[in-house]
Amino acid sequence: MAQHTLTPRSQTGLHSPVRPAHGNLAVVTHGLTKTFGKGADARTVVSDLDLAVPHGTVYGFLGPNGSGKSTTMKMVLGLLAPTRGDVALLGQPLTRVTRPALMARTGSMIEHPPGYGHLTGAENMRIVARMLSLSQAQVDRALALVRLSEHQDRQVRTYSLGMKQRLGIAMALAREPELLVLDEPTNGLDPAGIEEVRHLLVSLAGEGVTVMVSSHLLDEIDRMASVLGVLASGRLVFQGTRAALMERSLADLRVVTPDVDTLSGEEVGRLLAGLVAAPGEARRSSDGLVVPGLPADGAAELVRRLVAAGVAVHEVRREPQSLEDVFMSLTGGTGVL
Ligand SMILES: Nc1ncnc2c1ncn2[C@@H]1O[C@H](COP(=O)(O)OP(=O)(O)OP(=O)(O)O)[C@@H](O)[C@H]1O
Repeated sequence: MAQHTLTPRSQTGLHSPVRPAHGNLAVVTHGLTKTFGKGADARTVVSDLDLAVPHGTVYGFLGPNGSGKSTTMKMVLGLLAPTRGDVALLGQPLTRVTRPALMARTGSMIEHPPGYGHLTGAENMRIVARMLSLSQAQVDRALALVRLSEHQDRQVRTYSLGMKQRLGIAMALAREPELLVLDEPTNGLDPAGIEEVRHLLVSLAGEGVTVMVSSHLLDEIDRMASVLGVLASGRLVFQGTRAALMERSLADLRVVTPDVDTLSGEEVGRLLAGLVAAPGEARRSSDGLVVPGLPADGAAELVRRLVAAGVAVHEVRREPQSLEDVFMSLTGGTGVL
């Protein structure tokens, strides 16, 4: 993983030292597990997570609704005790003793945007500033970063959901954190709002802040995250770069043949027998057959069978595959996209 360095004059004005930790990892979990309830009612919603979030990156934590993202983030922040496993942040184990100092270096927004509706944005920020002993300059900078300066004297209950989300991000940012943990910060934002958050988080990562951000929408996170962790039913089904995720995918195989109309359903079934889990998923196109889930050796065998059956094979190629397709197959088709 590339070592990120801090640019002296940053775009956002935030400044945070990059400290080597766990081989350049800002968040590390081992076997992180959470079971709610006891006995017959026990339900494990997060199982054996080994997360590795590199310093200075935007780490996209993806998973369908209910897959355990919020539960995981709460454990990462020490808001919820794991049933099993451990967490290390910024190079130190997270314990009751280390937590206050680690949280002073960590900003977060979990589940709903915080803030009192009957107070103005500025008043809400003042509460945070008093709790964390922050300066007015830090508050002003955070509000400016999320473009709320000119709305700071309005009551928060008059804010749109997007503005409330941005105020929540400002609260998390005001302490100039080294680590930022944001649960679905783009929830409810319009495309322009999503673009703003994306730009902000990428800028922060560019100057060394580690950003762990969750979403159930691949689209929202794809263009900001350089590393992805994909959760499905409480299990980490993938962790790595976007490129590595694409490599994991098995793109559909397109067989171009003018003989497609002369092949009966039974013949297609025979050609694919034993090669794919469900031959019925192969479909006819105007120029041939499209076969999903066929690895390289299966593709070679299919070509042999086609030739042996006297089918004219004009071309065999892999279809382009979107990240959405990969995500859907990794999450068992339950991903919300
Ligand atoms: N305190 C709790 N007691 C019992 N079950 C819980 C508790 N908190 C969460 N759960 C369950 O754990 C599962 C995972 O929830 P979690 O909120 O972590 O998922 P998520 O991926 O963040 O989804 P969402 O985006 O919908 O919040 C859900 O089935 C939820 O109902």
